[in-house]
Amino acid sequence: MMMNDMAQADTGAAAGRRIGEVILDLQNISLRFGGVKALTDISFDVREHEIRAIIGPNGAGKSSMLNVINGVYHPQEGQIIFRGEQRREMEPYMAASQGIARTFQNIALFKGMSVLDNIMTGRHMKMNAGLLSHMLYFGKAQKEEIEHRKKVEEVIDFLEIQSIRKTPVGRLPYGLQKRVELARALAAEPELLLLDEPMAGMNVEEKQDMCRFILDVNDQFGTTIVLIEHDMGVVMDISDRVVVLDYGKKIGDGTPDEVKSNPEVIAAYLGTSH
Ligand SMILES: Nc1ncnc2c1ncn2[C@@H]1O[C@H](COP(=O)(O)OP(=O)(O)OP(=O)(O)O)[C@@H](O)[C@H]1O
Repeated sequence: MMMNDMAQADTGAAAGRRIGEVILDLQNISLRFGGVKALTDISFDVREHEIRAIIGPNGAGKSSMLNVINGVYHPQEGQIIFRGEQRREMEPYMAASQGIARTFQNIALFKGMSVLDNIMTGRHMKMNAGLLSHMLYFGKAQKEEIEHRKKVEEVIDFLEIQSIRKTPVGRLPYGLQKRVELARALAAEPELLLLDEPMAGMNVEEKQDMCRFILDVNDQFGTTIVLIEHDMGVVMDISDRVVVLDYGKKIGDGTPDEVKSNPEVIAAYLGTSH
């Protein structure tokens, strides 16, 4: 759903949550860094509109998996099929232009820039007018800039951050910085949103807010979400399906209930103090 459909988001909510076809299919992915096997023969898929979690102990390969999906890492083996197209050698800019956005484990924002300007950077892939036109701010660039600003303001309203739109990001508390990072990813109007530990370091209230926003994004825009999260309560609450990694291997895959009762998962992960 496009951002300008936000006004009709309520009516589209039911459609947004209807889980559809497989849009991302990861087949037999193996990734090595020298002698370190980060991922070994991992296969799983992601269906349109679903919330898919990747869990596992530290070093299990979760972030590497996200980096494979958005083209930062190139696996030595395996295939990635996104919307029916094979894309093994995909680069990050290609992922972005094909509708994949992500947030990072450690916030990656421009701390000295305002919230608004940071979110504007999320529109970068959608800007058509040349840089010179933008610098000189005339004609096509001016029209485009107004359109981008409109989308960004819609995201700001949606994530309820109107009151901090002019504040430099570095001055905000951690939980709000995470929300701004989500806003920047949403500004790109992604079809597939990759969230790397969106709730890490947050207090209970901030976590509840972030959960609500993730569910709202999924519900109202129909955005497919793949997320890494350590908080088991959150994962089991908001995910449709969960894939479990351990030492770079897949040891579980299914609904939260299936995963919770999988003995291998309990032994490797849920039984630890993680
Ligand atoms: N760029 C890299 N160069 C070398 N080794 C790497 C690189 N990225 C990841 N690894 C290694 O791959 C393995 C998986 O790491 P990864 O960060 O994907 O795990 P993770 O499950 O996300 O861990 P965490 O929960 O601690 O973030 C680890 O052994 C890690 O040291």
